[in-house]
Amino acid sequence: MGLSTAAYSPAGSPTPLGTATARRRSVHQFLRPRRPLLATVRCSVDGAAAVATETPASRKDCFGVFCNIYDLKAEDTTKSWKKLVNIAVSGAAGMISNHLLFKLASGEVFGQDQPIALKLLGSERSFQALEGVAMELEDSLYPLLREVSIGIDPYEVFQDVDWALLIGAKPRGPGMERAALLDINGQIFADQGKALNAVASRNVKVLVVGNPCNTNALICLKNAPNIPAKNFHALTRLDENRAKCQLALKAGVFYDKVSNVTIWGNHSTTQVPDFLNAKIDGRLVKDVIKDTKWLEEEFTMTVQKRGGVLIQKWGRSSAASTAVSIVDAIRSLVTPTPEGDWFSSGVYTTGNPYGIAEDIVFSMPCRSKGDGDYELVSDVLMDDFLWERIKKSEAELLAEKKCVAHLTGEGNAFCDLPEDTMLPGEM
Ligand SMILES: NC(=O)C1=CN([C@@H]2O[C@H](COP(=O)(O)OP(=O)(O)OC[C@H]3O[C@@H](n4cnc5c(N)ncnc54)[C@H](OP(=O)(O)O)[C@@H]3O)[C@@H](O)[C@H]2O)C=CC1
Ligand SMILES: O=C([O-])CC(=O)C(=O)O
Repeated sequence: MGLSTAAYSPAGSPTPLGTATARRRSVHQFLRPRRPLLATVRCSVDGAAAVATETPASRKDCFGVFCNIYDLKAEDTTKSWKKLVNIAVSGAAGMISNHLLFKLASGEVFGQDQPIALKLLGSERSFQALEGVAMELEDSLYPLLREVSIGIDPYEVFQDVDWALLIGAKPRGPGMERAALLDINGQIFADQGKALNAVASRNVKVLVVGNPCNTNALICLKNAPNIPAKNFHALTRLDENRAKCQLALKAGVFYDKVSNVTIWGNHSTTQVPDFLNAKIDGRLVKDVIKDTKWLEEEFTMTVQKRGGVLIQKWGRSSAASTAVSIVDAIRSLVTPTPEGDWFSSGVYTTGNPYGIAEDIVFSMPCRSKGDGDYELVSDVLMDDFLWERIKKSEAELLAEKKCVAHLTGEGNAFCDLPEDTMLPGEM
């Protein structure tokens, strides 16, 4: 029996609940106080006329090759290119971005016929590093990378962006209160939500990576009322990938055989890696891995604590695998989900078919037609084990929401987090 619109009630046994006329790559430096901007030159990849009107003096502010103007009329490869996609990345001088930006520029995320513009958001302290990042992008000679901008003002960097990948956030330091982290990072996402609301594309897709990512995504969407709440995601794809890896390891199969893995809830140790619905080679995991104790205890805890264990070993949080999971998360939205499968994303709960509290950002199973949008999967199994843990993660997110009420426009904040609330890195 499918669980389509009704909430789950615990019961016992599982119930299915342009040709371009010219190309210009530029690095615009968005600083306050603003430097004189370059004369406006737009590249065209969809056949629209492009104008090259730069004065030689303006070129002083460019980064070498990004200032050059190329005539691509004769280049066959660009004739089938799609319209330019504008992608903003915050925390662009950080570790995750250092892996991600090069994947975006290579075409492995949006496709080999998709030119992109990268708009890198940093801060005054990271501005020189941002210039270094732009230099590395320049030296990589990516054909699809048409423009690079760097800046520290989200109202300028987010102008007309189609995607906003919000990575920049302070990680929690030793002795720091959770509430303080929510408060400091929360303010970043309130400010960035307002900026997106003011200047981004009305259909911008926003992926929040900076922790605590679920509640930061909630803050961001609450501050961007003119952008559909459905367009906001919190990254839980890394957790899904970690779960797939553990199941493959236990079953002795390559991880491409593992499908239908949902991470429910918060990107924290209360997250629920769902082995009830997961499949290995098309069969339910429980029919392949008979060791229920391992699934309920070791598997679940390993996935929940994977981030923290990695920090203990490496001394810093996952960066490369996080960038890979961001790629996976975006590709899941811009390519059709394989028949029968789904992917996990932290999305806005209002209207969810499972009975999870409304008005929070909760990781749930999603499917996409590949148009950037998604729908929630309603045909899932639910049992008491899964539901009890989902409720615990829900309680944690409801408590986090109260902590940031002052940032979501819902009155005074009151912070009383459950005891076991923690980020993956703090064990
Ligand atoms: N959801 C997930 O699965 C995962 C999330 N994360 C989270 O992603 C975020 C970024 O990680 P990573 O790239 O490794 O981190 P880094 O420390 O390498 O970079 C983070 C960037 O955040 C920016 N930042 C913004 N505000 C602050 C602040 N108040 N204090 C310090 N830095 C700030 C800084 O850039 P600038 O100065 O330019 O603003 C900094 O370069 C972290 O919050 C981390 O917890 C990490 C792994 C997985
Ligand atoms: O806690 C962190 O900053 C790292 C993190 O989210 C993870 O590895 O899952």
